[in-house]
Amino acid sequence: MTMTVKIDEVSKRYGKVEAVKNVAFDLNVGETIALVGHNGAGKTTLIKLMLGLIRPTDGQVRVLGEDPARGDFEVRQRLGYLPESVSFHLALTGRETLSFYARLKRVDVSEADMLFERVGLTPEAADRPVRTYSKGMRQRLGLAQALLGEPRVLLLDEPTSGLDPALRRSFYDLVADLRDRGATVLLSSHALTELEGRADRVIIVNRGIKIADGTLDELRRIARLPTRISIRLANGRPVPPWANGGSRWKRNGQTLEADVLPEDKIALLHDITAHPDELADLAVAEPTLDDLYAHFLNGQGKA
Ligand SMILES: Nc1ncnc2c1ncn2[C@@H]1O[C@H](COP(=O)(O)OP(=O)(O)OP(=O)(O)O)[C@@H](O)[C@H]1O
Repeated sequence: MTMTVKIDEVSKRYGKVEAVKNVAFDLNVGETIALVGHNGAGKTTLIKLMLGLIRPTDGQVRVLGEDPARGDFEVRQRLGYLPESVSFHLALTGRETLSFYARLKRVDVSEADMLFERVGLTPEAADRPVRTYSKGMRQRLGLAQALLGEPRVLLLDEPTSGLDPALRRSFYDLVADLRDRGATVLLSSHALTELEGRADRVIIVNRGIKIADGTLDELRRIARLPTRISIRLANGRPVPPWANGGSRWKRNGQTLEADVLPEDKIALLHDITAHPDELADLAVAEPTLDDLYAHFLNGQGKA
């Protein structure tokens, strides 16, 4: 893997507040990373450090091999950023806004035109003043601005807030496309459910400290949270022997539920599926990102 961002034992203090404490991680080419944590956990501070807007109190930040705080144009040009609250000049049209940013990034203005299509803003919308835009349209314009110059590293702060479900889906399609083209995409978000299956890796921060870092599968292995297996018996079937006697199964209406540890899961599924005629339905629910987040935040595990 080729590294694009290196956070090397970084701390950042604002006066007495230690916003980031000894955090270390690398981000790689073609990786989508979710950066999650409560309000005030240090996510925006980490993003500002990667953007070079602030300098670390201790440690080193490298983006595309350079110190982003030095402000090298080549690095800034390959770095895209969507802030949490996008705010544009309301009197300018979308097209004028994007042309302005294209000039700042020294990107061909014709690329800006193509980006409208990519983020789903019609030519008619592009020629209207931003004042007339809905929150979702402003967010799309913000994303188009972040995509100028085909960035190698994209930092997106709460990118889907204000987007309806259809727009969220098309936004994540866009992120997948960027990742396939080799971009590193960092999503800072509270929307844990929608990040499942969309982020390759999750970094959890709490009070400035990194408390977990890995793929969902890796975090599940470390957390050893149980998988919930639910079955519904076929009409008139008695409770089968493998579900009898053990305290593992709980009845929930017509459904029997068991929480099993990772090492017992396959054996139990084997028992259950050995007699398919006994079953009307079977569901297996792995711990969600919400469950893992709560687990690591409760200090029960460290990754
Ligand atoms: N410029 C600043 N001066 C002083 N304290 C700051 C400054 N910026 C952030 N902080 C403090 O640093 C800590 C981390 O803040 P940060 O904005 O990085 O958190 P966050 O995870 O992005 O939160 P949110 O999800 O609310 O955006 C908080 O305690 C915050 O109050």
